[in-house]
Amino acid sequence: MKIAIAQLNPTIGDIAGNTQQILEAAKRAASQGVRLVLTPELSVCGYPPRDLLMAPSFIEAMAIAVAQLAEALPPEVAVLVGTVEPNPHAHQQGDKPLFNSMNLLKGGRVQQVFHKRLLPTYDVFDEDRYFAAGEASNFFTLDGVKVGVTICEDLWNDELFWGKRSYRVNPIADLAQLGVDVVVNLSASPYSVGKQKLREAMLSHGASRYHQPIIYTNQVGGNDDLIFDGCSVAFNRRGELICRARGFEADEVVLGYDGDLQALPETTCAALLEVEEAEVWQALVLGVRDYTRKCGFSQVVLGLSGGVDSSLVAAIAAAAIGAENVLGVLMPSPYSSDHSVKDALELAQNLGIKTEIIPIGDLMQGYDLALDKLFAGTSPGIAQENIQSRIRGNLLMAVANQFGHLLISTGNKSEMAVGYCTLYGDMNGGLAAIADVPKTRVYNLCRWLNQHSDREIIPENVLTKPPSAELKPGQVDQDSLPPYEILDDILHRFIHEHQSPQEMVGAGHDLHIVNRVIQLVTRAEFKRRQAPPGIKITQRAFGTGWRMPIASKSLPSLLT
Ligand SMILES: Nc1ncnc2c1ncn2[C@@H]1O[C@H](COP(=O)(O)OP(=O)(O)OC[C@H]2O[C@@H]([n+]3cccc(C(=O)O)c3)[C@H](O)[C@@H]2O)[C@@H](O)[C@H]1O
Ligand SMILES: Nc1ncnc2c1ncn2[C@@H]1O[C@H](COP(=O)(O)OP(=O)(O)OP(=O)(O)O)[C@@H](O)[C@H]1O
Ligand SMILES: NC(=O)CC[C@H](N)C(=O)O
Repeated sequence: MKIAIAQLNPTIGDIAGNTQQILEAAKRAASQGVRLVLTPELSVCGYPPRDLLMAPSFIEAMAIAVAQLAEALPPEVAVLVGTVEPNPHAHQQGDKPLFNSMNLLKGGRVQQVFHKRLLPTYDVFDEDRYFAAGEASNFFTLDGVKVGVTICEDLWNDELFWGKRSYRVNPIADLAQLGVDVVVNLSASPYSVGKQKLREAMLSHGASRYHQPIIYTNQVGGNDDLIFDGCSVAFNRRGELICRARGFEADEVVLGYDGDLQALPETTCAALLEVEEAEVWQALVLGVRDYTRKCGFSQVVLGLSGGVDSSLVAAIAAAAIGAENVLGVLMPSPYSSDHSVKDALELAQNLGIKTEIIPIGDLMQGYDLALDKLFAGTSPGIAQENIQSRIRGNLLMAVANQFGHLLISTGNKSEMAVGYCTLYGDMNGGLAAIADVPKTRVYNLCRWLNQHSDREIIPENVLTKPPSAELKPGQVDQDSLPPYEILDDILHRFIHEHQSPQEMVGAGHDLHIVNRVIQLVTRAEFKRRQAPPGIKITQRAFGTGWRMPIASKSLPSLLT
């Protein structure tokens, strides 16, 4: 039996567009003699649909679309599509009204419905908010082959793999007991650095432990802050890799089942990206491209300072939507260095993006004049410095507004963490492209990009000069912050590993610096809450999975 993985890139809520994608993939598969087509979790509405699921009309539209799709499909193929089903037992307040489901479409109708059993409710996932957990083991028989059906998290629960005590539910163990021939896993698993290696180790373990071949079909594409990397894979019952779909783009792979999974002459196996920088680059490019496209923009604008952050973001944007669609605005102030404009122009030329120069000295004087009386007798400081940033942010939004562009902001994770950025200034924008990329990784990405391009993209001077906000003469970041190697290590330990100050001191950090960083991170929560969505590339990003109070009193206990 031939089986096809349809690794699709849905747009959230675009039920008509998404079902059309499924139909086209099924037709292509049918023309190759495929009998079963697999699509990702919630492929009809895209993942995650969030509170769109609360509108009954949305649920109804999905049901109608699924019925129409079933009728339109080539009669010779069976297709598993991801949709939702009403929960008939939801009668009172608190009962979850829906199941996260896979529907088996065949012969013009919905043949069987399968419910997801394990609902992730951690980090960026919030499935308990909408869904009831399915209780039955899911399987169907096609051409005499008994196919077990699992939906994403259903396979992320094997106690041996995770080295934990036995879990209450482990769907693959149940399916193995029922004697299925092959297990399919329909997923919407978001990207983070190195996650594919973990997935493959887990799936290979599951296949060999339960002697079950597994076909894992992942969603691909950027949806707001989340990047789905695709990389769908299949393992035979010995846990050996049979195929891998491409990463970060839509793909289709056909494979065979004949007692076990096997590669056919037409089966493709994409290579895994070995270098983390290559992976992160592709994730960021896909994230910018899909956010821009799916929000209906074709062009973007950003402020170009000649610094490393805006240079990297410009390069990502050019790769994502074409250099001709990227506008860099240079806004020198009297405090800007000569190399600010020179480096920015060189970068723009290397990339082939458009530029405009708007000097802001006169506007700064205008602000000073307007505030002169009110501020009389006070000493000039950060408020005056930030006015430059706010003038730039304002001008950039005016440009975006006038030309229908999307403004991309350039703050990195290190500055977002400690609040080294100006609200309504450089934080302005619709998408924060590198908000989950620590500063040290910003440099690594730039160096990787230069090494892997046929010419220099990021000018060498951008990489070697000391980072500076240039908000007052001679200012450098390291006047206010610890060196980025130290800052990023402390941030990683605090944000990702939840380490205490004592643990960080035990790892060699200075208690004074640790406490200061923790204090800055805690205090900057109000800024992050007002920041544009950032593209998640790490296990713990300041986005939908980061839920911190703003007006809180957690600080003293953290500092003792
Ligand atoms: N909990 C809270 N809830 C709501 N609002 C709160 C708040 N705490 C302070 N605030 C408000 O926020 C203000 C402070 O935030 P904000 O005005 O952003 O400014 P602030 O954090 O004081 O200064 C920005 C910092 O970012 C640095 N920086 C680094 C790199 C680039 C750039 C750049 O702009 O290009 C800037 C700059 O040198 C400075 O150290 C307070 O004055 C207060 O009005
Ligand atoms: N002279 C300028 N012209 C245009 N945009 C600017 C200028 N200075 C700052 N910006 C914008 O504000 C953002 C924050 O700038 P700033 O230089 O203050 O901090 P940074 O974190 O060092 O960023 P970068 O590495 O891009 O310089 C920049 O990335 C850029 O988008
Ligand atoms: N959609 C899901 O169930 C995803 C959960 C899963 N553990 C993951 O990352 O990838």
